Amino acid sequence: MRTQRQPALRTTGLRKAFGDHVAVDDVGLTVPAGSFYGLVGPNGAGKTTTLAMAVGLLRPDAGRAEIFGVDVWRSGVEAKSLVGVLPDGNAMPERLTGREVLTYLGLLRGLPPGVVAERAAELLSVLELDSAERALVIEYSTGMRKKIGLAVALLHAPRLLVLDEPFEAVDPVSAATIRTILRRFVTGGGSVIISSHVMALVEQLCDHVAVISGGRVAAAGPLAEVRGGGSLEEAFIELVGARAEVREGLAWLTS
Ligand SMILES: Nc1ncnc2c1ncn2[C@@H]1O[C@H](COP(=O)(O)OP(=O)(O)OP(=O)(O)O)[C@@H](O)[C@H]1O
Repeated sequence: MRTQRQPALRTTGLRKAFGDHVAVDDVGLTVPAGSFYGLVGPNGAGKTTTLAMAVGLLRPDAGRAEIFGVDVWRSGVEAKSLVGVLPDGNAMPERLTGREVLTYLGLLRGLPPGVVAERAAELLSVLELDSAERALVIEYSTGMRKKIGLAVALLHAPRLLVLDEPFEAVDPVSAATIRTILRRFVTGGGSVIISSHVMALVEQLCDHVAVISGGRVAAAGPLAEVRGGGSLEEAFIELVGARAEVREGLAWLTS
């Protein structure tokens, strides 16, 4: 089968400019099948833009993205059937309850109604959203929105999960549940890409990592290689560069 030996995701030469500002410049990433891949970088580095182009949500100015060898822009429907995405920000119908969102999007994915109902109930229960049964998504907290977004990403049992900051604003108990779900997904043969600002979490979960800085890949590969002899945080600061003016500025804060 074509997809079996291919990387879960391969991007080559991805580029995106917003006006004069080049947000992503020549980004090439290879995410091996079966890996748990972390994408880290400072605010505004281009992580969200890269992931959005990689999964077919944002058209690149140049470059390609393939999911298990399927071109995201030429064969969008096939590529999207292989991937579950938790995008940045609000990207779902808000005037529906969590269960209605899952039902609606599950049916749109072409899943049989019985399967959608069964999976929706299980996801809502495991992610502890069943108590919000009658609440509209617009009433959800930020963390609850992350969790329903994750449920949507998992619903069609994709082979690759691409999750933009899945742990942001999520309480510790839910975060532990999500970690368990994601680890189990990888153990079962799935592949996961997460972006995160929490280096300790990336070190704990991921076996591969890419550091993005200024829209470019500063380092990428197996976690042990990227962090060298030290911690990922040390490698990150080394690669990205600490800002001298912050160390020296804000003198007026000290009396
Ligand atoms: N729709 C847009 N219009 C204009 N500029 C944008 C747009 N989206 C992103 N940018 C710019 O592109 C750059 C990369 O943004 P992006 O959101 O990809 O960074 P990020 O690494 O995900 O940041 P963060 O860690 O803060 O979420 C930033 O300078 C941002 O201001």
